[in-house]
Order: sequence, then C-alpha cells, then structure tokens
Amino acid sequence: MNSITIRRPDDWHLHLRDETLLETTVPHTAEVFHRAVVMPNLVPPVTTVAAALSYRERIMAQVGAEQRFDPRMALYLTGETSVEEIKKAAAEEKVIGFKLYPSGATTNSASGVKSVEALAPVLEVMQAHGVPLLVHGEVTDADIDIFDREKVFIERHLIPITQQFPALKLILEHITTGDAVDFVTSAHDNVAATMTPQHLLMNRNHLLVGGVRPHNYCLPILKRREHQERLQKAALSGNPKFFLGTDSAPHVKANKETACGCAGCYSAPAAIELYAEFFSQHDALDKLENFSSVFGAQFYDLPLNDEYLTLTQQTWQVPEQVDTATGPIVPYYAGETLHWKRA
Ligand SMILES: NC(=O)N[C@@H](CC(=O)O)C(=O)O
Ligand SMILES: [Zn+2]
Ligand SMILES: [Zn+2]
Repeated sequence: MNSITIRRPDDWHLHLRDETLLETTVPHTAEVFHRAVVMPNLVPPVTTVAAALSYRERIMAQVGAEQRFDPRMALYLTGETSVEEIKKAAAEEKVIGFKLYPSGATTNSASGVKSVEALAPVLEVMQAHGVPLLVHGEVTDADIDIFDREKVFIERHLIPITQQFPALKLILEHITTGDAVDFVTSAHDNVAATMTPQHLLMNRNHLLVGGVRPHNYCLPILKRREHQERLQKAALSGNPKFFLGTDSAPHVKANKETACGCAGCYSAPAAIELYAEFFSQHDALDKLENFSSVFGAQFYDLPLNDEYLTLTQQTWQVPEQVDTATGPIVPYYAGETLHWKRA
C-alpha cells in the first residue's frame, strides 16, 4: 500500500496565536484540517463570546482563497466567568466550549482558575446548557513533581467533577499518562481525550538524553516510555474516546532556545503526516481515519467532513525552520524524516 485516502481531518486542540503570526499559522492548519478548536490563551485571554468572534474574524482573514476552514473557538474560563456568558456561548455555533487552565499550569495561564472546587456553580450551568469543558489537566502545587501533575489533577479534580456532573461533556486535552488513559476509559461516555503527535511519538528520553531538546518541550511534559506505550495502545485500540488534537503551539526560536524556554511544539506544518508516521510505525494506518476525522466530530455532535485527503508513501524531511514576521520558528520534528506526505 503506497497511498491512503481519508476523510478530511479536524484538529480538536490548536494554538494559532494572534496578529502577524496568524499569517503563518492559519494557512498551515487550514491547508489540511477543516475544523480546529482554537485555544484562548492569548494575552489578554479570550474570555467572552464577543472577543472570540472578533479573534475568529482575524483568523478568517488569513484563510487562503482555496481553503475551507471553520475554526471553533474555546473561551477561557476564569473565576469571573458569568452565567450570562455561558448562555451566550451555548447559543453561538462557532464557540465550542470553555477551557479550564489551572492558574500557572502552562503558557499564558496566569488568568486561569485558582480553585477548581469553586467552579461548581459554573459547571452546573455548563452542564445544563450542554457546553463542553476542555481541560488542561495538571495541578500546579509546588510540592507536586512535574511528572505527577496530570495524575494528581485527575485524582483530585477530574474524578469528582465527572461524578458530580455526569452530563457535562469533558475533554481532557493532550493526555500524557496511563493514568489519563485509565480515567478516560473508565469514565462515562461524556468524557474523552485528545492526543498530540509528540506524546505518541516520544517519551522523556527524547527530551533529555544526549542534551536538552527544547523543541520537544511541551506541557504536560513528555513522560516515561511506559506512559507513552499506554497512550499508543489507547490510540491504536480504536476506542472513540481518544482522538486527534495536535496542541500545535508556536513559539519563536529565541523563546525556545534560551535559559528559560517556553513550552509548546509547533507541529502544524507536518501534523497529519506525524500522526500517519505513528500509525504506520504500528502497522495500523487503517486506524488513522477514525482517530483524525471521525471520533472527534462524533464526540462534539458535529457532522463528518465531506472532503477527502490523500497521503502517499514518500520520504521527506520536516523543514529546519519556518520564517515568520515575528522571527523564525523551529517546527516540531525539524530535520527528521517522515514517510507519508500529502499528495
Ligand atoms: N502545550 C504547551 O506546552 N503549550 C501551550 C499551552 C498548552 O496547551 O498547555 C502553548 O500555548 O504554548
Ligand atoms: Zn494545555
Ligand atoms: Zn494547548
């Protein structure tokens, strides 16, 4: 088999940033993906429907003439999110849900939630109006080891939330551990997870052995190989609760290759090829389409895309660098060889 045709995919977790960076990030994603859940961690964060729709306009202005792109906006949940705003979000098709960032957990999360428990009244309203909760699932306590932050968040916060709000749609984003796989698998059907290329293709050795690799640094941080294998097994299992969300998160090279580097991997330039690489490494390319183009749409109750995309078997290298108006960006997997490419 030297080519594979799949339904056009959607990216259920994406950072596009703003201003001139959109000139680069939007075409990269819109070229391949039809819909994308656009994350709200701008400065200042996107906390209202009005702000999300104007951000969406700025995104749409960068979509190429032949590209069909339909971004779905996530709103940033804060301690001040009002019932009114949740109702507005519920009525706006282009807003997909609210994103919970524990304060300080990741890039631009300073405005995030300080007490998950205090969110109960808000979650009640979201549940009642069918508004999904998207979660960056890590605690931020200084005494919790960075490699345990996802596991502890699940135990402390997610298990109680799913018990208290069984009808709330909850997506645990960018999962990294066997604990997350177990949680999602055993939770009710309103719970799902997105998976990134880097967490499927790599473990923490790829970050730390032979020198620090800043371009493999993202949050939640890459875990040990056993966890990577649990994620791989979940993706290969065909369980519809696990689907594609790249978490493509550009930072200019100068902010990655520095004494205190930013977290985030810019995978958009090779996103679908990276997932194809993972599935083909496991002789499971037949599983790529459901993971990339079916399960996410079904979970969000959205129609399947009616376009198709063909990948052919060919050897190519991810570019070393992408030049942007704000400076060069080193993409994820830069210089590495991939074996499938869009026709
Ligand atoms: N994943 C990351 O390491 N970084 C993301 C934020 C996030 O998704 O947590 C970013 O915005 O840069
Ligand atoms: Zn995150
Ligand atoms: Zn993200």
